[in-house]
Amino acid sequence: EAPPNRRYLLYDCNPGEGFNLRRDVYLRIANLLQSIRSDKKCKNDDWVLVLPPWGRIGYHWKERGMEQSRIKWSTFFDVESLNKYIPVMEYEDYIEEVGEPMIEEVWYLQGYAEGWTSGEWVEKIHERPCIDTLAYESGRDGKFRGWFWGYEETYAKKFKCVSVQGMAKILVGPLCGGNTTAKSVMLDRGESVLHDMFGGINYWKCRRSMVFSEALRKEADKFRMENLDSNDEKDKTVMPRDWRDHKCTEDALGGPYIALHYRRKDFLHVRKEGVPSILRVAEQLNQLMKKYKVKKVFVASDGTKEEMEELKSLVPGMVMYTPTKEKLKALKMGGVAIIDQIICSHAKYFIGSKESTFSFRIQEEREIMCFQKDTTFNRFCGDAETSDCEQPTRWKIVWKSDSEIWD
Ligand SMILES: C[C@@H]1O[C@H](OP(=O)(O)OP(=O)(O)OC[C@H]2O[C@@H](n3cnc4c(=O)[nH]c(N)nc43)[C@H](O)[C@@H]2O)[C@@H](O)[C@H](O)[C@@H]1O
Repeated sequence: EAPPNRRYLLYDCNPGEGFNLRRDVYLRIANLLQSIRSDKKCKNDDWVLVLPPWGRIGYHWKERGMEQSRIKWSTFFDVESLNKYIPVMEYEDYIEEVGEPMIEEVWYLQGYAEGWTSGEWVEKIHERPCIDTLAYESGRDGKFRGWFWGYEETYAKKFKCVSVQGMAKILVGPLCGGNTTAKSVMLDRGESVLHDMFGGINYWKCRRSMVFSEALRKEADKFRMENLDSNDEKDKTVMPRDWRDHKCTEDALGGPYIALHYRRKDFLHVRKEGVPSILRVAEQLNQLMKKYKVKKVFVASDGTKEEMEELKSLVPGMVMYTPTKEKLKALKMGGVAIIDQIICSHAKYFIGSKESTFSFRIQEEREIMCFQKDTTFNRFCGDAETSDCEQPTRWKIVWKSDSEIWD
């Protein structure tokens, strides 16, 4: 039974956004919910965030014969840990609580048709006519239908387009004041709003709450133990059950291997200059293995089987996580991606791919686990770049805000 003052915030992203950018959008919307809950105007409402089921992610998750929609967050994340930051619930629990697959209002976030007129960036938000072709259509019954994560019965009662330019917080006023009394509001194109404070205290608190599901952590740990002689005690990466109890008291050591996230596929075209050739990668991996005195290198990649075989022939110590067909079906693409990320994040030394959100999430994971920055913010240079090419930005973890000193 829901309390009578319960209100629900739902959201979704542009279908083209990949898995790891979506994880970033979660932080923005979760912190919006946090702001709503602490706003005086909303003090009588009990807002919760409804987690948008995973699936149909860009073209990345279109594996034949695999069910990849209506995936619960608990498949990938520990929902109890998320709940320690803000109240969240799965979409199916929402339907059950509300009693029907219905969302009162959908706000489709968009930019301004006229662009930036003043030439100056100002924060603003207005209800406006829709710019794009409508992603939602109303039938004769007056119900709006569109993509609701593969839940075909779901409909919305109202639909509107909202032009917005600003941080997520800009939505607090409209959601929690005069503009709507709807009990459930879904923000589509959630990626349209920016972080209130990228890399600030709430960014990191929320990020730390995104603990992976126990099943995935266990699977990754088993692989580390069996193939890489790595475990949390030895590696100094033991994490408390409750992420709120975690602090960095000493540096993490990591397992006796180095790890590489080698993004290929579309990056070979869209980020061409930043992707080193297999030959270059092999050379540098062999050097790094000597430098760090390890015999193994773990490689996570979306490259083809042939590409990885070629790399392996040049780097005999290379290890990959390759689940059987059966296992892949159970873990899904997202589960395998996370296992790859967990293994990469526990390495003694990590090298990522230029401008890949997949690599960024690994770097954050390592920040959370207290690795030295030099072991985390690295990438290989593309063949045509100079060997002192720009390295990834060091987004350092923040543990306390200034105001918290007074708490
Ligand atoms: C150019 C842009 O790049 C963005 O990618 P980028 O930030 O790397 O990172 P993601 O948004 O995670 O998208 C990459 C997808 O490719 C797969 N993938 C990539 N690397 C690996 C890996 O090492 N292991 C496993 N298991 N899977 C991997 C995975 O399914 C992931 O969801 C895309 O999200 C955008 O759609 C666009 O393509």
